[in-house]
Amino acid sequence: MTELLTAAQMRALERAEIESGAVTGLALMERAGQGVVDAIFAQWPELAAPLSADTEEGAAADVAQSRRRAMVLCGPGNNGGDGFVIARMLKARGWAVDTFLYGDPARLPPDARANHDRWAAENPVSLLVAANVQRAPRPDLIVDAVFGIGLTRPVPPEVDKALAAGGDGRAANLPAIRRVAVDCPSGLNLDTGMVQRGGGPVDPDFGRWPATVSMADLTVTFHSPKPGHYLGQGPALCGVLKVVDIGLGGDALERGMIGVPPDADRVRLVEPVHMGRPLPGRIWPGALIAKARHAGHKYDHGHVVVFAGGVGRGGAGRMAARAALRVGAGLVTLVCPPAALQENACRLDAVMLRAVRGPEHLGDVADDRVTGFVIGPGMGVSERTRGFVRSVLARRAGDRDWRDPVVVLDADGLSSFAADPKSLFEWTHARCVLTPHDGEFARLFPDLAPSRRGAMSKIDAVRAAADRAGCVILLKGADTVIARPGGGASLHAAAYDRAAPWLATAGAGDVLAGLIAGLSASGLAGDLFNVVEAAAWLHVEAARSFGPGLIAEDLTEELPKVLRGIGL
Ligand SMILES: NC(=O)C1=CN([C@@H]2O[C@H](COP(=O)(O)OP(=O)(O)OC[C@H]3O[C@@H](n4cnc5c(N)ncnc54)[C@H](OP(=O)(O)O)[C@@H]3O)[C@@H](O)[C@H]2O)[C@@H](O)CC1
Ligand SMILES: Nc1ncnc2c1ncn2[C@@H]1O[C@H](COP(=O)(O)OP(=O)(O)O)[C@@H](O)[C@H]1O
Ligand SMILES: [K+]
Repeated sequence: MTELLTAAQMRALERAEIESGAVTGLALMERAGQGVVDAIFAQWPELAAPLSADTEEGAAADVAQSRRRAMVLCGPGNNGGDGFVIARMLKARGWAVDTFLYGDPARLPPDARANHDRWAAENPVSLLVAANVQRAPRPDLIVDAVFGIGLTRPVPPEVDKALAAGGDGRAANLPAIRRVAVDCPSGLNLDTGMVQRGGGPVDPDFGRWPATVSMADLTVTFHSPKPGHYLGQGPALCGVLKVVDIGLGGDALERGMIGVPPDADRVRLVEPVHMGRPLPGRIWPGALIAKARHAGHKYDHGHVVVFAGGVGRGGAGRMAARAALRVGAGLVTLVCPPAALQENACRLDAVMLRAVRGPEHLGDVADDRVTGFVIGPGMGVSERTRGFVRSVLARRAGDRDWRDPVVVLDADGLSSFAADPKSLFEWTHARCVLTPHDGEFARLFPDLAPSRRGAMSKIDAVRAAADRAGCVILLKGADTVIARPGGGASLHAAAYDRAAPWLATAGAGDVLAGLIAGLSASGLAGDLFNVVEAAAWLHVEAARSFGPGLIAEDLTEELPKVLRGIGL
């Protein structure tokens, strides 16, 4: 798993390395600039050659022979300092480079100042305003080095306009302009993945984004990715994300911790990667799939009970049940109101079926050997649902907490408590997993919803929610955040080369609830938090494996292929 560092953690790491005498800030800046330049030529090898009329691009540009040209937009901090290093390195490769600076050179921090002065001794630096940018010759490459991890407020309107003035390279009949962002497209907050608004009017052509951030084709960040590269608007704005090593040693402990929950103050990206290298799937997530250990009979792999809705509302429960069974639960029983028994009987074979009248009859259909419940999908918001939730949560194994049945609470099982979330949190315990989408999350934790939490990141919001509920919370989305009480958190990103837009389909969440229960209900299951991470990963793998046209039912049927693919 790759550790994601906040701006403060990145700064602390840099400071510690510099104070230890292992490296100077200037050397780090040089390596950062070099890393960006290397990434540019790796991404666009064609830029290594001069623009010539012999190439398609050159012919379009109507030039006989020309030097490649870059526009480097620099800001008032060290991100701008990286920009001046990049300008110098591109010039050394024969490029024509136009540089622009926002702010007063005399107020640049020392390392940035040194690189500015070195560049400015031989080259002009223009003020970063739209008019100057527009007047400059059309470049092959725009380097956005205005703001990085030091962004503290919305981008000022004049910088906004200047960032947009460079053109997006998509104009017809003109050669492409590639945009590379240093650390991040300026304006993106790397802790939250949000664009800090207030910098200018919303441009209708940009849809839900204000015209404050120019999307990058390539974003190059240093040492470790940051949460904002994966959260919220980050993936849509960053283009391709490249992480370059700048020789900051740092604490590799978290990266080594495969199979244990994250430390309280750390966040990790859920992926089969160990110390920066790909990890064979049979080690992760394979080690968290109990049946892969070739041991046990069906009762060792748990009995999951899934609640279904009434007549005509059973699909969600059936999909969750089938997912739980496919991913490895030994037995799965669907329980439904008596009126829906016939409908469900027509649709189920391997999944067992029982009718239950009300919460007081739960004991008739679920004995003490039930190790997992899924409750909520399709059930409807009602006192009946609340009653079932309470009776399921009351099932405890005395003082042996680790033997409490796992309870996956989703959909209406959550929304039924919107009027009084506290009455739910009195019952939730450490073996519960709440799997809300944004709307359900806002109903249970209104003060932590995006509209109310201000500058707090989605990660910190889910951490606070997990503390309040005393259980694991998985907040869904392309940026799924998982947190447990005490601060441990991870981020599962269906982004970049793991994008899974086809998952935005009705019922996909029901399948996820079933996967979590099916993996965690086994008597041989590992730590609950780790199992939830694995379920989130398998869910997206199934979507990616199936691809376009996916509907929720396909996820479960694709699972055997995914499990085989990871070497089980
Ligand atoms: N840390 C590392 O390990 C390494 C870091 N490196 C590089 O350094 C970058 C971080 O540098 P950084 O800390 O100087 O922050 P940066 O993003 O340049 O911005 C700070 C400046 O912007 C200003 N400012 C902020 N918001 C503003 C706004 N809306 N509108 C106007 N002004 C605003 C802010 O002003 P202030 O808030 O202080 O008034 C301050 O002057 C990092 O992203 C990476 O590229 C690499 O060289 C190698 C290793
Ligand atoms: N654009 C997307 N990219 C990746 N995953 C997504 C995307 N949109 C939704 N998902 C995932 O699909 C599932 C949808 O669940 P949910 O909103 O509960 O839908 P439903 O209630 O219809 O099952 C979640 O696991 C969520 O993370
Ligand atoms: K930047």
